[in-house]
Amino acid sequence: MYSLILRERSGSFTGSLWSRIFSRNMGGGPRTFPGGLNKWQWKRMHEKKAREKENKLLDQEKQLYEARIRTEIRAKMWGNPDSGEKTAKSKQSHGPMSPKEHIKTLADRFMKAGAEDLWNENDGPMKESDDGSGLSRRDNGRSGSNSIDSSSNSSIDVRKLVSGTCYSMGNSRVFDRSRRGFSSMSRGRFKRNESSCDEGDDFDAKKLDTLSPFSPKFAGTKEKVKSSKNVVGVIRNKGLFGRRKFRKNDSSTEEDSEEEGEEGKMNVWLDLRKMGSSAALGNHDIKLTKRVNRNVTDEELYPPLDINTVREDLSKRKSVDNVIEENREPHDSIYSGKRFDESSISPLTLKALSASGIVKMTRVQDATLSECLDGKDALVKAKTGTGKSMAFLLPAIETVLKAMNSGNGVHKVAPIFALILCPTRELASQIAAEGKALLKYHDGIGVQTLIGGTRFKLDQQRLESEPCQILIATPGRLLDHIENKSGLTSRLMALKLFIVDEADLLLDLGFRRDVEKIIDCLPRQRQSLLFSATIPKEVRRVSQLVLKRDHSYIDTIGLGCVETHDKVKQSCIVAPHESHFHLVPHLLKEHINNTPDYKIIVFCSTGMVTSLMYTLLREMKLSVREIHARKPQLHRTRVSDEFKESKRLILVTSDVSARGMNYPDVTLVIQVGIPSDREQYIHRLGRTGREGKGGEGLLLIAPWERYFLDELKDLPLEPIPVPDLDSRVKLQVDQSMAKIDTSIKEAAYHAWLGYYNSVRETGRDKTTLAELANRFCHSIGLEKPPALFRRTAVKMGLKGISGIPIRK
Ligand SMILES: Nc1ncnc2c1ncn2[C@@H]1O[C@H](COP(=O)(O)OP(=O)(O)OP(=O)(O)O)[C@@H](O)[C@H]1O
Repeated sequence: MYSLILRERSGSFTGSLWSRIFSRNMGGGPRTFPGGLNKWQWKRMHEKKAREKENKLLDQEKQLYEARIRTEIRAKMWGNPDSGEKTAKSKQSHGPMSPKEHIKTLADRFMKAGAEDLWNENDGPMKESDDGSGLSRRDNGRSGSNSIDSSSNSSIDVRKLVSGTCYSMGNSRVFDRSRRGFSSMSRGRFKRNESSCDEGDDFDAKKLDTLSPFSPKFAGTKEKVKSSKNVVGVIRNKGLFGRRKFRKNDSSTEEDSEEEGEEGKMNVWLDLRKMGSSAALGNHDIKLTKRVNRNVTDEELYPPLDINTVREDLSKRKSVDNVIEENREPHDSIYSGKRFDESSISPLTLKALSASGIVKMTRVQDATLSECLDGKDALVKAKTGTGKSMAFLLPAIETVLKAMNSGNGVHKVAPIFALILCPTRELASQIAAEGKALLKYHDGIGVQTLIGGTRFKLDQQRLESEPCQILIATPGRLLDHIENKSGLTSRLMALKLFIVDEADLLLDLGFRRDVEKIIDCLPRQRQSLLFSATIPKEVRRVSQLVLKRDHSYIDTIGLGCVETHDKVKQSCIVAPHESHFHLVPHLLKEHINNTPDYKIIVFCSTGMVTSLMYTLLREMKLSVREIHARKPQLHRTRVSDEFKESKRLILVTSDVSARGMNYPDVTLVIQVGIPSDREQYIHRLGRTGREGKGGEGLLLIAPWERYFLDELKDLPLEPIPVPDLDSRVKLQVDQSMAKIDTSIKEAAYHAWLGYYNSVRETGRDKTTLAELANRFCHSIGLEKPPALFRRTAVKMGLKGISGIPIRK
């Protein structure tokens, strides 16, 4: 099912007109109203009238809708080409087939998504069965087919009756049409209100079984009728069905009433139709009574159709159904089925999209595009690797096009119309590359990046010499430019759209102050969009820093749904910290042996631990690269690009690669040690299983880090036993570790200590932390822990803690 889209509009409450009128009247206004009513009586009278009017309209809508449902059921039962017998019979006589126009008119008026909104609580509760069919199944054996029982209260969800999958109910068939956007309704509380049908307590099984006079069941045996009783029991609803009795005849069925003879079949069918309608429609059948005048001949009502025309119509409908079915995306697909050319994005962008082979929207793109193009503020949550970057780049491009065409094009300085903020340099470059690809056919529109690790002056020159209507920046470098009065501030005064990617991270304490300073330099009249795969509650609160009060919250994951991908297998190994440097190479080798085109990312807690892990794996002759913040930008960019393109490569990295990085076809993500929080776990894991593909995630933690699993308890994380270490691998690790320079190990020890000291749970008990750090120290081949600078020890609260040596 289309994933849930939750939209909230804060501050969108508007008081009723009446309350506003009366609040205005509170001090003065007339005291009496026509008819001697006081103002409250007057108000209530009008409210009641409005309610009645609304209900009347709703009833009319329902009748139309139900008529449509009836028609569908009739058409389905009549036109089932599978039933040879039916077809044969149908040749003999032209039954009351619904004309195409009738369906079409109703469809045009009422077959639209959201029709379910027309049903209110007065229509009874919506009932879901275990199997989601809306019908609870019972006693298969007895009926010989899927018998359906409504359980105790005998109510049935008519929505499900007309809804898609074909349920076998004896020989009668019930179609589930939910896939076409049909709304459904519970009829549990419907009252019968039809004058043309006899009222009664019981509904004869035969009636359901013989809904079509041409059905083989129509002249079925008693056994068949009996078997269908199970079915009928379901829809027995006191007062809903007439107590008509049917006498079976070889060729026709008769009613107990005077209707007999040649017209028997047709009349019975008409009555059955009405009865069926009654079953389906409750009090709304009043409409049917009015419409089907008994004095009017059936021929007049439903002119007989040539069976070939009917067949043709039905086959056309079927081919349309097939097209819909073919275009439908599977439940777990990241695509929505909607195409970009159905949206209002510019033809040149469409051209660029199709040049990249991109045709269909992903669900997040479908859910956000129109909202974003309408200029609304939005906070958007969607799973990792589902195309969020494109979801905000497309509106950014449209904003630029609009601004350039709007005649505000005369600016003293070259304006920047869209600013995209993201946390890391690699991510900024990646988004810029995607933006450039989308702008392939747009002349004169440029995307540029402002990221750390490059020369400030060069940035300035580039910004001045090349077009830049879309700027993608990391907060630190952008602030540098703003504070150094490089002329950027004035260019930003024309800003129309401000986007924050990985919003939860950028609005978190570490970045928030920078972001606040940046916002201060932006015009207040702008559109803002926040995107992330994780949006914790605190972030929703602080999102008001950036967004307007009436922003939309678009959550394509859905409340209570798992934030990770089903196709990504997640496991966890709990093993003593000392064994981690042995276990990682073992796990890598195992995966490499099983996955010829492997591509693995190993996340370590800090840059220096990353460096140590990388050095070890390199010593072991594995095909490995490293990226972390301590590496020069040129190296980071080169390795990042290389890893994007290649296969059979391991990337050891810190959290600089955790967010947004789109490395295609990563087969395994290993996280060594606990991540900083649940969100970071999800983002790291999200480097695999992108674009709806499969993948594997492994979390390797020490026993004392187990508490963290509580934060992941809603994720499908499976504990797996510690693997038996291959003695050869163990020896190889020991030998390789021995070769590594002590300075790398010491730096890793200090970084490790710093990281776990900053984690609230482990940083609380400094003595235990020192003990654990010492164990880590031994596991990497250091005999004793290297000393800390006094100032650092004081800062970390580790001064005077036993096991923490301080430099003299
Ligand atoms: N409609 C689409 N059709 C095909 N591929 C798409 C579509 N939209 C995006 N992609 C591709 O999907 C990949 C992942 O997209 P992207 O990096 O934007 O995901 P994301 O949701 O931002 O992930 P993260 O949460 O990790 O930042 C990219 O290679 C992108 O080009």
